[in-house]
Formats: sequence, structure tokens, C-alpha cells
Amino acid sequence: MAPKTEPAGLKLRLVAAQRLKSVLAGDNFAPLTAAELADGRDRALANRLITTALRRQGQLNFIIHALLDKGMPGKSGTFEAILRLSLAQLVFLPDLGAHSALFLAVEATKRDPKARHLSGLMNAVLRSAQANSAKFGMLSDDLLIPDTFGDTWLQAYGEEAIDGFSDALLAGAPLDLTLKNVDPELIETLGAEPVLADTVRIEQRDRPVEALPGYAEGQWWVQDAASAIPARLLALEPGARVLDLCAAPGGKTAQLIKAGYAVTALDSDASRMERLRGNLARLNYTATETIVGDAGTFAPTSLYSGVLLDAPCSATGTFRRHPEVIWHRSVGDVAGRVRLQRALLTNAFRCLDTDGVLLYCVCSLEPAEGEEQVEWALDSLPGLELFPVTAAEMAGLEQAVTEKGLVRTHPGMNPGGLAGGMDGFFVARFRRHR
Ligand SMILES: C[S@@+](CC[C@H](N)C(=O)[O-])C[C@H]1O[C@@H](n2cnc3c(N)ncnc32)[C@H](O)[C@@H]1O
Repeated sequence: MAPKTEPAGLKLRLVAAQRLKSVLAGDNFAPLTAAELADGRDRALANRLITTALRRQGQLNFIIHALLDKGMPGKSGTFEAILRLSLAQLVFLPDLGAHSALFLAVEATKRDPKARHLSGLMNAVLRSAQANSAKFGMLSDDLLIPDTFGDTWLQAYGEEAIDGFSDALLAGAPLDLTLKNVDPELIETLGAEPVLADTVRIEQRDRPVEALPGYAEGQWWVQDAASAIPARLLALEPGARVLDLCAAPGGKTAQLIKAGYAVTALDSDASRMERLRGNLARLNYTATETIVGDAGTFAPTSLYSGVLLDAPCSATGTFRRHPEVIWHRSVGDVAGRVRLQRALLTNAFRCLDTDGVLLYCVCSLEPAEGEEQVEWALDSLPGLELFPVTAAEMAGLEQAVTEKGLVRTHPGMNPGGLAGGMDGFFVARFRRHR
């Protein structure tokens, strides 16, 4: 008997459903790679379906609630993931056609032993979605941001900024690079635009990062425009001893070495530190020391002139690249990170010499992890004072400097007037006066 051929487009949906299922269960999103789906066009389509399902998660929740009277069936394998991918296609990606969404969703459901008994339900729900797709396609963008964060962000950033957040969530992130040398020829070859200082932006790319010009030669590293801000603000003389706490995978370590500091990089995750070492080797940069250790207890033999603490945080500011974070994080998660950040800040301060500079930063949009931590640090760490950042230091993004001289970026801001947004980041600069 001749082997049955798989319907075209089924395999990519099966692979996409597995990836989406794991992200819905709490994993971080990472795009499918060539090892997972060899055909480049299938891979691009699968990644488009998954990212649309994640970016539109709030609207899909609404649609699913409206269509599934009894809620999502329990213990049903990939049913929910297949349903979300297919709804994303039917309602939000009309260029892909409705027929394949319906037919392939039912086929994919039949292939999963835990979901196959629900193939009739899949068919009925998607037919109903198809009949209502015009209405669902007009759902409000207010649904895109979960209630967990919506109110705090509205209060902190205002309505106009929040509209920008929704646009940025749907648009995703361009690729930002930090250049070793600002070489106009390289920028042109990359098809990039200058953003701020040594950051350039590639809006659309047609190949993997590793295949871009200058990667193998170590001429740049990937780093969001916002993430590149803190290390530029250390304001110490070249040669100064600097401690980079929570350093891996080393974007800021590379900047500190580029600035001419003698850098000790520390992180508690041994495998991420291996990545940091590999990244520095590609860039032909050398750190004074790389240490696997706990930033909360690290006790140096001599104090540092500069300490950069890029603290672990809720990472809500990265939702353009990781749309899942805003759905995974709870208020309790934020509170847990606030406690950890305080412990790390306390030890960062202990590692700092008199007259030394301490930078505290997080890729979070939560005031509790940013602005409120500054109040706490000034009250709790005698000898620490603010060293305000000036607008002149932030040329091209002056609007990110607050009245107190803190730096606050968010995804609705366009650095250097370029479209594409930026991560939400918070930076405070302190000095130790005794
Ligand atoms: C935001 S990432 C750092 C990114 C890095 N600074 C860069 O620019 O590439 C936070 C890091 O904190 C590390 N981390 C979390 N808890 C830590 C601890 N107690 N001590 C040291 N590192 C820790 C994580 O392993 C992670 O690499």
C-alpha cells in the first residue's frame, strides 16, 4: 500500500501547536529553529501563527470565552493550542485563507490521541468563529493588556502611552545591535539605521542573526536600544574597576569593556556565564574576571569604583519580543522580585567604594521594581545618594529622563525618532558618598 501523504501545512501546525502549548504552560517563547522545522517557508508561517496567537492572547481569550459555553476542556492535549492558532489565522490573518485554518485544525486535532475526541468541537467552534470573524476582528485593543498590569500602567504612563504599548505589542520588535565601532560602511551593509549612540536598528531582516554581515568577525552584538542605555551612564574614567552583577549573557559587560573599564562579570547561572564567555570571545573582548556566584552574597577582596546591577525582574518591559510575559506574571511574582532586588541592591552597595557609582536597572515597567526601589534604597542604605542623569547624556531620547534624573523608557517611545519602539527599562544612578 502506498504511504499516505500528509496534507500540506499540517506538519507546521503540529509543530506550532506543541510550541504554543509549552508557552501557554509557562515556558518562554523562542521562535522555531531550522532544527525543529527545516523548511524555511513553513517555519516562517509557523512562527507567524504562534506570535500572532501570543500577541493577540487577550482578544483570543475573549473569543474563546464567547464561543466555548463550557470553557476549555480539561486534559485535552494540544486542543487549546490548535484552537488558538486557528482562531488567530481565521480572525487576524485573513490573508492566509479560512479554509486551511478549519481543515488543518480538525486534522491536527485528530492526530493528537488526547484531543482526537474533540475534533467535532474544534470544527463547530471554528465555524462559529468564521461566521463572526468580522465582528471579532474589530475587538478593542484594550483587551491586549491583562488587567494585572493595565491599571498600574495607565496610572504610571497615561492613555497615549498605553495606546503605543498595544501598537508595539502587535508590531513586535525590530533587531537592535550595539556596534563595536560606528562604521558607516558596516551600517549600510547591514541595512541598518542609527538609533542612539552606538545602537543601530534593522527593521526587516531576511536571514538569521548569525548570517548577518560582521557577526562572525565580532563587529556587533544584539542588544535592544533601551538595554544599551544603563552601561553608557557609568561616567567613570577608563581603567576604573567595575563590577557587573547579574551579567549574563553579557550585553552590558561588552559595553563596559568597550568603554575601557576593568570588568568583573558575575552571574549565578553557570550555563548563562558560559554564553557570556562565548559572546566575549566572539567580540575579542576580555573581562578581568568572570565569576559564577550569588550577587546577594558576593564579598570582594577590594571594593569597586563602579557597580552595575541589572537585576532579575518581571521583564514586563520585553513584551514586544516576549508577549507571553505579561500573561505569565502575577502581582505575587512582582512582589517576590522586589524583595530579591532589595537584597541584591544592598550587596551591590556593600561592594562599592566611597565616591563610587552604582547603576541599578531592570527591564520592567512596574514602578514597584523601578521608581519605588529608588525611594527604598535612599531610605535604607545610608551613604547612598542619587547621581541624576541629565538630558544631555540622553541625546535623542531626552523624554526618557524624569524630573529626578532617573531614566524610564517604555515600548511606546521611539528612540532617535525611529519607529519600532523600545523595551521598557528603568535606570537609576547613585553615588556612594561615605
Ligand atoms: C536581566 S538578566 C541580565 C542581562 C545581562 N546583564 C546583559 O546585559 O546581558 C538577569 C540575570 O540575573 C541573573 N541572576 C538572577 N539571580 C541572581 C543572583 N542571585 N546572583 C547573580 N545573578 C543572578 C540571571 O542568571 C540572569 O542572567
